Amino acid sequence: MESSLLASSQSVRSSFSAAAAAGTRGRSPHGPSRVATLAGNGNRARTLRAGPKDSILEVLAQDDMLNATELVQWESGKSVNDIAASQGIRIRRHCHPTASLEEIEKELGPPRNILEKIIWDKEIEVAQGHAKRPLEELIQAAEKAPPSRDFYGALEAAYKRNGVPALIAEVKKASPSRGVLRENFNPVEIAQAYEKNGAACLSILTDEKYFQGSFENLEKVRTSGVKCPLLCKEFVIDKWQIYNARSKGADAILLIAAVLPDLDIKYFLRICKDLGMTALIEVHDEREMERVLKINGVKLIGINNRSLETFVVDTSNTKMLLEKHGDSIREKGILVVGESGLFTPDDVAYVQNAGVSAVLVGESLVKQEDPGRAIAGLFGKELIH
Ligand SMILES: O=P(O)(O)OC[C@@H](O)[C@@H](O)c1c[nH]c2ccccc12
Repeated sequence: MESSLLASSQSVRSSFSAAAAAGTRGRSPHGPSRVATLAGNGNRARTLRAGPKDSILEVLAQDDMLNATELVQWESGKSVNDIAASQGIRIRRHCHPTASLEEIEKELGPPRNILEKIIWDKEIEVAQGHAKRPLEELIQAAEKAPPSRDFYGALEAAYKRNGVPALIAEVKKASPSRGVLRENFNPVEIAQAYEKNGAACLSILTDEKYFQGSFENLEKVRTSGVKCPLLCKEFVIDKWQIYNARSKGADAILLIAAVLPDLDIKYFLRICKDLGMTALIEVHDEREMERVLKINGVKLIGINNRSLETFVVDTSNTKMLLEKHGDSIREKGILVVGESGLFTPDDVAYVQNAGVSAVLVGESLVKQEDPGRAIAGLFGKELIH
């Protein structure tokens, strides 16, 4: 059943592990011995077969981003959901973007939680996006877009300058957990107010169905004269979305570890590097943190205090994960962003003491009459640019 879903999937074909599963399920084009040779040979990339999947492998292997286990998994033709589950990922993919949600539910049962539901809808949305605007066209558009701004550098500089965590201020109209946060919502006005009051970077929600965001908002903010680097806040499952974000002016993109198997994270990181974008890799628990810390090239990790599966918010999550992993994070020069549920200077101080250098804040700013002025309230002082 699942294999036919996978085989007919257009949207997942451009995600790496999904491409692997869809293309090779059931029968490996290379045998295990070949995998062993590849894994044990410094020049392994060169011995790979030519072809789109293999060229991805080649690039990742050259960057020292592949390990033997991943090659074996890829070669064995496991399904996307099997690979994901083996990494502790609970969110399943339906891989059937032309089906209705009713048909999908017949296969898999109802979505287990809100995040899974969002991802199932996203698979359909991305397939429709592909049909409207082919990837090749978007790649060209992304190449022509004005160069990206240094998201990571802006956070680092702001932290040094202000002595409090750098602010990524979120342009957020609504969320599934809180409903509409601001009725009279003007994304450009909010973005300008954030910038004027010392935000280092901005986060623009682009998901329409659950967050009432849009790519139009992202474009509008980008062309309004705002200079802060912009994070495209999306549920990324396919590289098409990354090129789309860049073509609309995003400088950074969110990658959610609860949704993406390691190989997808690696592949998407590689695309971000090519596009000059920063990837903010979001984790929520121990297992995700451990997975992400094993991936080369990760520079920015966000710890979400909110579970996207249950909506429970707990700022001690940041503290707990940094107590355990702070040393290796510092060793690797990774910058950590504390995300969600921050309302007061005490909240900010708490996550700063835990070890974050930046915070991502939406609700507590956007709900106030003047979201710009709310920044000084959140930090207990004015931020300088
Ligand atoms: O509004 P808050 O609680 O300040 O949270 C902002 C941000 O962390 C949150 O919007 C967020 C974090 N990770 C996400 C992933 C998808 C959608 C939204 C999010």
